[in-house]
Order: sequence, then structure tokens, then C-alpha cells
Amino acid sequence: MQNPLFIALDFNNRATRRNFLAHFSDEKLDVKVGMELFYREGLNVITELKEAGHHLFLDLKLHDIPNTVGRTMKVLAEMEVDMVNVHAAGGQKMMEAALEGLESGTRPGKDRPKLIAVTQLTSTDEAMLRKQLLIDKPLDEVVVNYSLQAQTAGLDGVVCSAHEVPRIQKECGGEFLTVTPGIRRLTDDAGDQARIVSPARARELGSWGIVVGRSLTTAAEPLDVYSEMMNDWKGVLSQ
Ligand SMILES: O=C(O)c1cc(=O)[nH]c(=O)n1[C@@H]1O[C@H](COP(=O)(O)O)[C@@H](O)[C@H]1O
Repeated sequence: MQNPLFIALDFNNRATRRNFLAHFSDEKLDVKVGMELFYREGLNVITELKEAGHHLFLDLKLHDIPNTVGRTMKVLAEMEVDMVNVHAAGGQKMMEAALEGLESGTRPGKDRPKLIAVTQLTSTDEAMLRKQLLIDKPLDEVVVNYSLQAQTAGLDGVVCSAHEVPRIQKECGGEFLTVTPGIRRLTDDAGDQARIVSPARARELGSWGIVVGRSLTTAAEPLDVYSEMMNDWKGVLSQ
């Protein structure tokens, strides 16, 4: 995967998910399966998407005691997806256990799925951080702190908003992966996202990969919007 634009397949049933993907014909995509679709379809959706040749980010955001997360990661590794994630708020020991579990479940000769940690959700803003989570530090400082902990635990990168990418790269280096949801075209509704940018702005800020959900999943012509956002992400000038 190189600078992926992950399509968040946030659907609640197989038929809708298949109808959506039919717009893309045989194109090999970078797709994200989150809780909604995985809890509905289970292993079947993983098998089907892999057989179709898509790269797969299984976004289950594990957050539990280290033993539970480690054991669960072993199971996820056996699904042979490309990327999985945890919540950094679970702590460094939990992240280390996640990595160990993932390594122990990776079959010989296969690549270990990349492991990234969610720092602060892109739906969180600084007011929520202060008032609800009782964290007084600036949001980008909190995100950088989580990123450093994830890096120390041996993870491949983090999920954050594109706004925080320059600071994370400064502290963790350019090789550390930054996957950034909260992506919108200028004309799109932000919905529940608090920290949003356009694909082009995410590129300028240095995001390694972006995640796009509703801009595509609710579009009448998903392929057209995908092409537009992909061009924006890759920096292709519009005619
Ligand atoms: O881990 C994620 O993918 C994630 C982390 C985060 O901080 N914010 C976030 O929006 N996401 C996911 O990214 C997708 C964003 O969807 P849209 O807001 O519809 O583009 C959803 O599937 C979210 O679950």
C-alpha cells in the first residue's frame, strides 16, 4: 500500500456494500472495514474483499486489558488483513501486547499486518477534551504524546487528524505512518467530525494515508467522487 485512500465501507448489510462496490468494477481498492460491517458480516466480508484483490484495513479499534487485546490480535492476524488498529488510550503495555499477539498470529512467510493506534478521534475537539475527558493539555500535544508511546511500543503509526501530522513527523520521524480520517471536499457536510481537511490539504500536511467515508458512501455517483478526491489527494491538477 502506498499513500492509500481508504474507502470506509460503513454499511450495515452485504447487499448495500456489494451495490456500492459494483460502481468500481474491477478496480483494486484500499478499503476499510469497521465495526458496523464486521459485526454484521464477520469473516465472510474479509474473505470476499481479499478475493477481489482489495487491500484491507480492519478497523476494530481494540481497547481492553493487555491480555485480551494480545489474544484478539492473534486471531485478527490469522485473517491476513493488511492493517489493524487499537486505541492508544489503552496504554503502552496494551499496545505492546497487541503487537506481540499480531506477530504470534502471523503465518510463516506472510507479512504481519501493520498496527496503528488511534490517538484522539477526529470527532473530538479541544473543548470536549477539557470538559469531558478532563485533559487540560492542547489537543495536538496529547496526540503527539500518544504517538510517541505508540512508537515506543513498536507500532507502525497512528490514526490522527491531518492537522497534527507535521508535529508527529517532527517527533516520530517521517517513516512513522499517519492515517488521517476527517476528510471532506470543501462542499461536503462535516457531520460529526470536528477536525476536517480536504484530501489536498492532507497531502500538503504530510498524511501517509487518508480515510474517506460518507463523501463516497452517500454519493449518487461514488466513482466520480472517488476520482475527484483521488486526484485531489494525488495532486493532479483539474483541467
Ligand atoms: O480509526 C478510524 O478509522 C477513525 C478514527 C478517527 O479518529 N476518526 C474516524 O472518523 N475514523 C473512521 O473513519 C471513517 C470516517 O468516515 P466519514 O466521516 O464518513 O468520512 C469512519 O469509518 C470512522 O470510524
